[in-house]
Amino acid sequence: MDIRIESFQLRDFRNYETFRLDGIGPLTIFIGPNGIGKTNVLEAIQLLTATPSFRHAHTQELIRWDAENSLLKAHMVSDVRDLEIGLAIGPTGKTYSINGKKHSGQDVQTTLPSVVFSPDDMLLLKGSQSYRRDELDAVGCQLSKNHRILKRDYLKLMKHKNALLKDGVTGPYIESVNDLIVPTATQLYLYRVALFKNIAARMAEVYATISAGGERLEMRYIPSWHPMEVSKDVIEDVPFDLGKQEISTRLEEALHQRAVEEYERGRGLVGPHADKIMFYLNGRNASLYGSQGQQRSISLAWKIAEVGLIEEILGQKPVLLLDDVASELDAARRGALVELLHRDIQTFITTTDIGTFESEVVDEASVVNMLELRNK
Ligand SMILES: Nc1ncnc2c1ncn2[C@@H]1O[C@H](COP(=O)(O)OP(=O)(O)OP(=O)(O)O)[C@@H](O)[C@H]1O
Repeated sequence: MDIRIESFQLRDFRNYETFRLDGIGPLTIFIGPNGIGKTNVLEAIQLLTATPSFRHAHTQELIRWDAENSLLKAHMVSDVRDLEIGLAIGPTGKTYSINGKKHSGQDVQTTLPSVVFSPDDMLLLKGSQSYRRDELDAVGCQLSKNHRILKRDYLKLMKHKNALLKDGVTGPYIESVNDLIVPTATQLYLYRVALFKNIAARMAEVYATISAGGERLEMRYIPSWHPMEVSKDVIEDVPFDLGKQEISTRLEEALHQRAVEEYERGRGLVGPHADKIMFYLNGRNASLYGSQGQQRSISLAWKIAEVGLIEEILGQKPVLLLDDVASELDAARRGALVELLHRDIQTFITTTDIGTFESEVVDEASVVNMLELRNK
């Protein structure tokens, strides 16, 4: 029943005047030297699933230099559906279509979700807390319209509050904005925590497989209203299973307690935009103490968990896009990836070196040599 990409074509996208791939199977490996355009193809596929570019690119950057607009098309099929997804990219933005009729990106997003794993995913461990929150929200937004709406509404309210604080507004006016913020912040927290619990449990399992049970991965979601200073080094317990009423009371209290600090600093300090996500290996902060390989395994576990979560909640396997990651993984972690591929997830991989893949993977794949294609 799962929908999958049967073919796609690009016109004036990134470095491609035209690019076309037909008869796409479960596993495609794009091989070629640096800079040939492998990642550009993955980016195009991701855009056709209507998730924002993992490179966070502006519209203009997507259009081939010297061209005025780009056109992307994918033919997606399942046992019961046959869809042509179109994406026109112009100077003013993106327009999606399904079978020739204009549709919102959200309509397209629910057709075929996607999960990308790229070298940038190391930022999950090494990057800022806002990167982690955004990653969690990105999963939530793919899975639930409510999550999308809550996030959008919360950001709008915080923008308003921060503008007022910046202008030196204090007292009852800020309190009345807080009254508007608390219900949305509480809901967003609840959505995030439910998602977080699910993803953390899956990640712990995946990580145990990757590290052959040698290390224990645990995670914590620490709300900004948590009253105690949380250690940066070792794991601590943070209240998790609080009811809606209790959460909004704690938020209100924290907003009240830190009001003067917010006035002085000219920005909101309490709310989901300031919550933290922490990763621990055997009880120690993995961002501070984890090795490169351990950190990479955690980010890989996140992606594998995300695939399972999407499959469970949406009842549709996502398409998996792996950008140049095989070379950065050791044999055990590559093994975990192969395990994932065997679960019949349509997968696209880029690599500069086909030798990084075991022959059993290459034998099953359709290998696209980008250099040969360019020189044709
Ligand atoms: N809007 C654009 N118009 C034309 N060319 C572009 C545009 N954006 C990027 N490029 C070109 O695309 C190429 C990079 O493509 P891409 O990132 O897909 O390479 P890659 O094969 O993944 O390389 P690597 O192995 O180094 O990651 C560069 O040569 C760049 O100049």
